[in-house]
Amino acid sequence: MSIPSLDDLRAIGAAQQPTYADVAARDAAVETLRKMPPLVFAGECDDLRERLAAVSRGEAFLLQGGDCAETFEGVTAENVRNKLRVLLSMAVVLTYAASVPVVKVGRLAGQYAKPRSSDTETRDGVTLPAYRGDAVNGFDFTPESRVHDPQRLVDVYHASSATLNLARAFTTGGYADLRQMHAWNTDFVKRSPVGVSYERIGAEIDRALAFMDAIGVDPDEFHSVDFYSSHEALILEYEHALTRIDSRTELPYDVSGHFVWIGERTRQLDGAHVELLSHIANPIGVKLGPTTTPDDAIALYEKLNPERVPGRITFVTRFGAGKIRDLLPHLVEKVTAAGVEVAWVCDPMHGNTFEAESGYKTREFDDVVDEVRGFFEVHHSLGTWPGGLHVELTGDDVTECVGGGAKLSAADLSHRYETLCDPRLNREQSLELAFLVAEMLSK
Ligand SMILES: O=C[C@H](O)[C@H](O)COP(=O)(O)O
Ligand SMILES: C=C(OP(=O)(O)O)C(=O)O
Repeated sequence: MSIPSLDDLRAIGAAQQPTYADVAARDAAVETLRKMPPLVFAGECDDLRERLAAVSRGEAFLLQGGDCAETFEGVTAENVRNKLRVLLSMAVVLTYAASVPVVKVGRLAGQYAKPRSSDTETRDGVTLPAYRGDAVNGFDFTPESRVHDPQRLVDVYHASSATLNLARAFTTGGYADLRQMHAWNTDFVKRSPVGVSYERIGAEIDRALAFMDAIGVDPDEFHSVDFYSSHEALILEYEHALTRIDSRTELPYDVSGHFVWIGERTRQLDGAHVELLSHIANPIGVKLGPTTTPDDAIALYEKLNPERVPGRITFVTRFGAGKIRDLLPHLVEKVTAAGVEVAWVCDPMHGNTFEAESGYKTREFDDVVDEVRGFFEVHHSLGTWPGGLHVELTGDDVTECVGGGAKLSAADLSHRYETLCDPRLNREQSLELAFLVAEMLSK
């Protein structure tokens, strides 16, 4: 299978792309990237696709989470460990409380480019290009920093490589061992009600592990976890340069991440993003907002997966708590009736963003939970499988979303608001969400 050239894709037209003034520098960055080794292996992408096929069949649950926008500065051992820690803790809660295998995917090691509502940002009468993620420009509000710089694409590769290296070490080198689950959250269990629930599950797991040990199950079974990377495939230059032909299958894979998705703003059926991703063999996601018609979704599926490969397509719905119960049933019903089998996943973040009076972009924890509840209700009533959760979260104790057990208020937002784009759930809110979802799953 051949893939279209970058020029072909540009000619098709792509939304949300950087504008590089220096075309020679852009082409040089692409050439540099083309020579780089793969960040992930095609066989790993195949493994994930098979796991997502199990999600589509209702045999597993997807947990996908991480930063809204990763930053180069955030590539530290502590930061990556904290994100993994919260994802692993959530996965343990979901697996144990709901007895369902959980497929673990980070929004990590590549989530550096952001689609924006506006091309510009104005502060105190000064208008500059909007921040589009570290892949494109800098966050500082100066003309120099906001220039779209293609060298940043090469920096994304190195940052992703370092992050993946850490993630692989943490998930296979002992840190993720189930017997360590108490150690992941010792600081936290003492000061939070959700921490106490976590410890209770931990004690039950200890008993189960002791039992398995007694009957001779190999303890190494619990030593590591399978963990995958994902990001929005937004910048054509980057994704195209990292698309390679796999020597085993002779098929193109985007080796920038195991799973890549097409965003709500770039899912045009005749657009360059859908065209490029229709040629790669990775499992892919498509974000679907409240204006998506069943015909749109079915046409996207047909174009992206004409051979109907199981596990290839994940539909991530992000309707908002107020709309999901009205709009999702029609979509799921028609798509299912068309014989299309996908993993249905809920992103309860992107339809629930609002601006607090102080100007901070935020989300209400109760709205996030309500959208997930609506997602489960709709799937239960249709007899389809609520296949997963896609969340923006961080392992740190930030104050970006309001509500949750600690009852963060709008006044608290300024204490530790660190995201460069959209607000994320903090560690406590993430774990709280995992307990609530586990309850929904186990019903
Ligand atoms: O994360 C998603 C988008 O990039 C984000 O919601 C866009 O935010 P904006 O409306 O502030 O541009
Ligand atoms: C931009 C994003 O979401 P959406 O495409 O759903 O708006 C995102 O998940 O970062």
